[in-house]
Parts: sequence; C-alpha cells; structure tokens
Amino acid sequence: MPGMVDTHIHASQYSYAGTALDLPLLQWLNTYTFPVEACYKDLAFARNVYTHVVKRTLRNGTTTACYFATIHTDASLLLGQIANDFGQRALVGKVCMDTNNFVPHYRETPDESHDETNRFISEMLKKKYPLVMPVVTPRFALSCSAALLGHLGEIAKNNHLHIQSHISETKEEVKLVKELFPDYDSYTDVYHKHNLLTDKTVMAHGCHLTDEELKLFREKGASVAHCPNSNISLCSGMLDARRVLNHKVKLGLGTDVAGGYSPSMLDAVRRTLDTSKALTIQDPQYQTLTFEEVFRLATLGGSQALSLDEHTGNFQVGKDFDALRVNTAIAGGPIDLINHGEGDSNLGDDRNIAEVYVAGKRVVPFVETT
Ligand SMILES: O=c1[nH]c(=O)c2nc[nH]c2[nH]1
Ligand SMILES: [Zn+2]
Repeated sequence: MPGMVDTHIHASQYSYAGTALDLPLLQWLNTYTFPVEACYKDLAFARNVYTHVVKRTLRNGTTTACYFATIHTDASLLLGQIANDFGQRALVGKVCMDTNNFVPHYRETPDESHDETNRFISEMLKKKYPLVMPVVTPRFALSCSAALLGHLGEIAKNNHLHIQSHISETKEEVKLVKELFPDYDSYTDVYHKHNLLTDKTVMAHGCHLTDEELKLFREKGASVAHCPNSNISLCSGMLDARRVLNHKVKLGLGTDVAGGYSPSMLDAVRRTLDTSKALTIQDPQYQTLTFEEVFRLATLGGSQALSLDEHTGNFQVGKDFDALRVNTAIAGGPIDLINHGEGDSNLGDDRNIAEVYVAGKRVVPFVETT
C-alpha cells in the first residue's frame, strides 16, 4: 500500500505520549507541554527523543511526517538531520511563540523568534536534504503577538515556504482569540490577514470552524489536519470531516502526539472512523465516512494537504515510491486468518508492516550502523 502521511505530529511531545490526558487543552499546555518542551534546550535530550519518534513513526508506516519541534533552533535542526538520516520524508518546524504567561522561560521575544526562524530556514535549506524541508510554525494565535504573526507571514511569503499551526481546536480557545484579536472577522481571518493562510498552509484540528471560515480555507487552498485521537483525548471537540470535504477543503489526518496518545497513523484511521460514527449516532442522517474514504485521507489526502502530492500519496506513475509491504499473515501478528470476513480488515498494526520504502529506498527494517 502507499505510505501514510502524518500531517500533524509534535516530535517534542513524544516523550510523554500516552500520559497526561486529564486536562483540557489550555491547562494541558501549561501543565505538561510547555515544561517538557523547554527541555529541548538540551541537545542530548532532543537527540534521544527525536531518534525514537522518527524510528517509531517509520515503523508504523509514516513515510511522510509534518513535525512541530520546539522554540529551540539547534534542536529543531537536529530533528531534520535525524529524519534525513533515517530516510523519512518530513516537514520540520521550529515552533514560534512570544506569548506564554504560565511558563515564561519557554517563550521568545518577537525579534528572537523572527531571527531564529530565518536562521532555522537558511541552515536547513543549506543542508540540501532531498526529502526534509522547513515549515514556518507559529504555535497558534494565543501564543503569538500580531507583530510576530506578521513577521512569520512575510518570511513564508518571501521564501515560498510551507506553514503550519493550530486553529479552532476548542471553544475556549476560539473565545480567547476573539477577545485578543477583536478587529478580525474570525480566527481564520487572524491568520489570513498575516499572510499565513496559503495553498501551502496546514492547520491542525479546526473542530469549531464556521462555514464562512471553511470558504476562506477553500479560496486560499489551505488545508485541515484532522486529529481525532487528540480531539477526543483532550475533550476538544469532534471535527465534522464530511463538512470539510463538502466544502472541498483539502483534508489529511494527524496523530497530534501527544494530545493524541498514539503515534500510529492506523490509529488515526480508526479514530477518524469512530468520530464519524459518533456523529452518526447523534444524527442518523449523517453520511458516515467509509473505510475507503479514510484510507484515502491517510495517504493521498495527506499528501494533498501538505502540497506534496506531486511526489507522494499514491502509486501514480512519476511519483516517488513511498510504500509499505504489508503481510496480513505475519508470524506473531494480530490477525488470525481463520474467518470468512469479506473486505478490508481493521485489525492490522505495525507488526503487519514488513517493509517501508521512501523514495524507492528501503528504510524499515532499519539498517544497523556500526
Ligand atoms: O493539540 C495541541 N497541541 C499543542 O501542542 C498545541 N499548541 C497550541 N495548540 C495546541 N494543540
Ligand atoms: Zn498539535
């Protein structure tokens, strides 16, 4: 099968994946996330976690990942180097944030954020990695001043770069953005007015976007990363993926580690189906997503959401060979091939992924270096 595309994952949060899911988003950020992310000043710590997350996601069939790192430029560059060394296709973002009243040692000044983003981009591009690219990464509107958002929009525009952020994940966040940015039409308009809503933008969550906002997404060619595990785990909301698709807005899936507790894109597939079925329980007229539609979101949809579909997403002639060799009967695997069930099985996991290829090169099993 084609390799899977994780359109939204925090590499820096992998160290506590599976824990700390007892608070809503904003408290969760202040209590767990910011103190952990501050540790990436230490490059040895960063190397350890980043090596583990790249290996784990590759083993789970993520041939392309769109990563958030932290505010630390050198550690973020290290993540790019590690993805390149293991052969993963990746977008890597140095996080930008100049507003953080709860953990004040984990924030930048607007000038630092601007200068360090420029340094991150120029050093990353200098490496000429074949599959790893920088992405401009304002954390979200609540962490960024208007001045910083403006700087970042300029940088992205002048260098034709990808952009990633979060939007409308929880109702509380939407309300606070309204209070902080009263002169804008909507949360989406805050990013739009700062040149951060382009056809190379991917915004995570979007649970509470209005039809007007989705229209603006469509007009600008921006995409949504659907992160169902995180949406449920932090009780943020349920994205109506069908509505996003009906608006013809590009849509991919994200694990959103560690708001989402699983680094597996197969988990994202299952949670997407669960969310769609929960919406159907609430409204029996709702058109539930099919397995085939969700499989497409995990592969081609993700590549379109990241504007990488020229290179990856399916086996169309001319694209790179990003692929998984799947063995449903693998020894010790999770599937007993004894029943007469028809159609696609929901039971597979990483044990069934025998080999992973990125751009024609086998990257799993790992080649042990001496
Ligand atoms: O799920 C999330 N994880 C984060 O790290 C984050 N930062 C802002 N908004 C966020 N949402
Ligand atoms: Zn996120």
